[in-house]
Amino acid sequence: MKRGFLNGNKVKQRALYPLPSPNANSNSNISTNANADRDGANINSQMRYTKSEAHKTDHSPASIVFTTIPPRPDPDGQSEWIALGDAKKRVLGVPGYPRALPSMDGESVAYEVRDAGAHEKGMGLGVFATRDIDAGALIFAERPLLVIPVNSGRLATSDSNIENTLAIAVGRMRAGSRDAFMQLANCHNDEGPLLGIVRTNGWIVRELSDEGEGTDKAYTAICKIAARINHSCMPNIHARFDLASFAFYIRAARGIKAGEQLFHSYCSVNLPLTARRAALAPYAFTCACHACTHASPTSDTLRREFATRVEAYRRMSDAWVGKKASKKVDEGVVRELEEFRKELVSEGLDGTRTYGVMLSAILRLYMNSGRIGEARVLVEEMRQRQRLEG
Ligand SMILES: C[S@@+](CC[C@H](N)C(=O)[O-])C[C@H]1O[C@@H](n2cnc3c(N)ncnc32)[C@H](O)[C@@H]1O
Repeated sequence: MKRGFLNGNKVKQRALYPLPSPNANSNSNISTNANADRDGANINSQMRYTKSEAHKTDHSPASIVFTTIPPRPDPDGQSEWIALGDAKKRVLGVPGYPRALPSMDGESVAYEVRDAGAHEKGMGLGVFATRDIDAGALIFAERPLLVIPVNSGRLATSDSNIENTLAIAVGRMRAGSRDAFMQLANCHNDEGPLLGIVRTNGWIVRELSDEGEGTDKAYTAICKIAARINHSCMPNIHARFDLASFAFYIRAARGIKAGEQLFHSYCSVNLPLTARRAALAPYAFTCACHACTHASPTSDTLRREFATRVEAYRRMSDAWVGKKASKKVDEGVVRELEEFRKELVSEGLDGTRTYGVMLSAILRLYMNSGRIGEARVLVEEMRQRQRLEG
């Protein structure tokens, strides 16, 4: 899951939105009919706020809606959401909404948040496995504290700035959530205490936008626990947002040992070192993961090309099974794919979806060449990884 933050569309600090002071714990919607589908600078300054029933969903396409999901206090927590237009209607219409977060089936808690310590100097807090975790297993599920549009222009008007808009949403949080939010790391304090937290900790929620993350309708989410997960270019977790429970599901992308730190990648893993460094610059640290400290022209090429190469293997492997398999795969091809798999593992790319595709290509090859034992081992690995999609 790529991280995301507001495009710092700075607007001069001015008076707070002309709103009745936002109620903490309020479970109603506050919406404005501002001309908010325009660029921030052009938003009509005469914003009119209306308070409406928490279950109202027929907001006009131009509305900005401050809402709480789910609307009533919930053991799994509540998210404050600044939703655009009819986005809320879409979520409430998702089959199964509002789904409870999964219970961990009596399993002990698999993670802890603690100081990353001297070993991982300068990282601050991090999230660590407290027991061995199998690939694909759920580590935790979490409803975000706050979800807001990625495009900050949406949240600014000539009467108010982004910081003030965020203050409304944060002000609506329950005290415990608000405290947790305010304690999160902020490497952009110059941009404002709230916007800085958003920019440091936001995760793109692709699943919430029906138009993709590059559009105006994409959202970013700030979580209490997931926000403590540090970056590595060799990520070992996989995050997926489930609309019905309005929550992130964090799973092990490969087997994780007790005591290991959980990592996800704040930038695309397909990038060479210099591009990764550039993408990470806004987070104010230099990544010192194994892939960065051992980067070379070879590893840069691998990162740039592995997705294309795996796709080519996948297409090729189609001919290796079933009726299409007119002949046995050459031993050299078997070795080539096995070697490539090893390269992906040592570069730390075995936590990616693409690696799963690579496994299926190799499986086809094992089946073609009658390597039943090796095929069985691979099937088991793929079975575990399948949970990453669930
Ligand atoms: C989303 S926060 C992660 C949690 C944070 N460490 C904390 O204490 O809350 C992002 C910030 O953590 C730190 N960080 C994350 N990954 C890091 C890494 N690989 N090396 C050093 N610092 C890192 C940076 O300060 C970054 O701005």
